[in-house]
Amino acid sequence: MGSDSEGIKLPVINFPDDLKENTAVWYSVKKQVHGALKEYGCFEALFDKIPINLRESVFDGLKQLFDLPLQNKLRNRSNKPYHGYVGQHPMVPLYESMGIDGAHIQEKMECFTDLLWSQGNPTFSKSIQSYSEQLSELDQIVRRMVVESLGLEKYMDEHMDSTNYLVRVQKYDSPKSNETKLGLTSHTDKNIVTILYQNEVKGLEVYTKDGHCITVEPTLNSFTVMIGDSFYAWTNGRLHSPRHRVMMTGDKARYSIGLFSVPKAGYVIKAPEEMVDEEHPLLFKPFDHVEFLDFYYTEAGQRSPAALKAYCGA
Ligand SMILES: O=C(O)CCC(=O)C(=O)O
Ligand SMILES: [Fe+2]
Repeated sequence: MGSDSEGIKLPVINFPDDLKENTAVWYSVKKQVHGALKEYGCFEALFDKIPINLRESVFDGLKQLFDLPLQNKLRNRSNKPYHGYVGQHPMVPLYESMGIDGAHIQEKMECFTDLLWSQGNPTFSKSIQSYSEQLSELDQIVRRMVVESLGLEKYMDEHMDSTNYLVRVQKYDSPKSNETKLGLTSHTDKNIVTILYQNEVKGLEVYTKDGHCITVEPTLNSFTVMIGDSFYAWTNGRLHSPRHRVMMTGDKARYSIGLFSVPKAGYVIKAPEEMVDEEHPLLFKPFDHVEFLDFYYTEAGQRSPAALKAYCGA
C-alpha cells in the first residue's frame, strides 16, 4: 500500500435535483453508482439540494465547536464505542472528533448543543439538523440504487429500516510544518454508507483494491460517498469497502463532517441468500454491528488487519 497513483480519480456522479425513481435518469445514475461502488467503494456525488449558505453555516459552527474548552468537548460521551469525543491521541495528535447520534432529529441536536454550550447554540443545532436531514436523502437514494442493482427488492424495506444516522464531526489541526503528517490512521468504515463533506483543506486518501492511493479532491459542491464493512458484509462482498486515511500538510486546519448510516443495535446483519452461491461463498456469519464494534475496539480488534473477518469470518 501507499503507492501514489497520479491520475486515478474517483468517479464523479451527478444526482439531479428532480431525480425520481423508475425514470431513465434514475436507471442511468443507478448504473454509475453500482459500477463505482463495485470497483472503488467510493465516489464523488454532485448533490446540490443542500444550499450553500447552510453548508457554510455548518463549518462556522464546527469552528466554534472545536474552539470550546476541552472540558466541554469531553462531555460528548456515549455508551457505544466511537460515538463520543475522540482526541488527544498520541498516534494522531492532529485529530479530534465528536459524534451526534440522531443528528437529523431536532431534540437530539438540542441535547447535544445544550450539553456542549451552557447557553445552548440554536444556530448550530438547527444547521446540523437540517444538513443531516437533507443529506440523509442522498444516503437513501444510494442504498435504494444498490438494493435494486443487486435484485434484492424484496429486502428493500427491511434494509432501509435497519439503520440509524450518526453524524461525526472532525477537526484536523494543521501540522504547522512543511512535512506531511498523519491526520487519521488508515481504516475501513464499519457502518453501511458514509457521506463526507469537508472544508477547502483536502487530505482524504482512498485506496483502490490493488493498493493504489487516490487523493480525494472534492469541490464545494461534492460529497464523498463511501461503503462501510457492514454493507460489504450484507452484499456478501458485491461492493468494496475501501481503506482510507487522512494526511495533513500546510498551515490550515481541516474540518469535515460525516453522515454515517449505522445498523441498529439488535439488527442482525445477514447476507440475503440470493447473494450466496458457488462463485460467491458466504464471507461472514450473521453479526450484530454494536457487538462487532465492541470487538473492534479491543486490542485484538485494533491489531487485526481485517477486523470483521477476524470477528465473524465464515
Ligand atoms: O475526515 C475525513 O474526511 C474522513 C473521516 C473518516 O474517515 C471517518 O471518520 O471514518
Ligand atoms: Fe472513515
